[in-house]
Amino acid sequence: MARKKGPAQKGPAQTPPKNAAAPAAGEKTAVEKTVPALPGGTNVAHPPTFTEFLAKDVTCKVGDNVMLPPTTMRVRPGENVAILGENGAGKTTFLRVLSGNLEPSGGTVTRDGQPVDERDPATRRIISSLIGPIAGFRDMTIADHLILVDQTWGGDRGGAGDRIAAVLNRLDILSLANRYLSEVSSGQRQLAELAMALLRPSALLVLDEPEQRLDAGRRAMLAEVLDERRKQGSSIVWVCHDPVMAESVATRIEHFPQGGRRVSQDGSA
Ligand SMILES: Nc1ncnc2c1ncn2[C@@H]1O[C@H](COP(=O)(O)OP(=O)(O)OP(=O)(O)O)[C@@H](O)[C@H]1O
Repeated sequence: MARKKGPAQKGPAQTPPKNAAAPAAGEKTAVEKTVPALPGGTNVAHPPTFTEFLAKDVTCKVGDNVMLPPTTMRVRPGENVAILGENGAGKTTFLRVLSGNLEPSGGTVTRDGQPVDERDPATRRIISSLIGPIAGFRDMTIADHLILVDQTWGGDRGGAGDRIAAVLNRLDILSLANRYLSEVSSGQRQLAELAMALLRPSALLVLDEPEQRLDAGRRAMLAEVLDERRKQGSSIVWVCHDPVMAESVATRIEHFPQGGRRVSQDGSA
């Protein structure tokens, strides 16, 4: 199909036309006028915060197939909520609904009374999620991906190297920084994707089975990292198939039974 002709095909958007007047001090450049404001940054004066996420009676159906039976859960700052349950119980579907990636068939998800939608910059500023594998770029190294994430989320250029080295070092994959995603093992790739989710600022981490493909030692390391993150002020909601790991680090465990209505154990919903 022929692509519509437009300004984007005429050359790099950053190149101002010859003789174009430079923007006056304080005036937005052409790119800044076109590209929406970044959702957040590591160098913002006020880090992202929230008072509560509330998923109320959320359900998902496709035809007669119930992907998620009515579920209610409240998440507050500083909580680490681990969700356990059998295959097919709707755990991943719930994470997608909670993070505004999937619209529920019924019920609501709100953050401090506002609807949660991942396309909304206010939501993107608060939630960092890793639900399913990321596609990635074939010709970009792990470090390149991390630079992209860091700069997209407003990190200052000068500090990017240190931030990226720190997260890679914490996950014990600094030596893989210059590898391509296709050149690492499945467990190493899991850690690289976790690095991307951890690098950007957020107040709520939403992770689907982050322990998958990790050996026992690296699961223990991940538990420590999640605990550090919570102590730094972030909440975490994650699905886990390792009850021992969940017990070791979660402040609350939610069991998703097959079928049946679920109400958060915190009793407040
Ligand atoms: N796109 C889809 N269309 C229809 N049904 C789906 C779809 N995706 C998932 N399901 C169904 O929804 C239900 C919940 O799936 P979900 O992936 O949320 O389960 P889960 O608890 O995360 O399972 P697991 O532990 O195996 O990852 C399952 O019965 C699944 O077959």
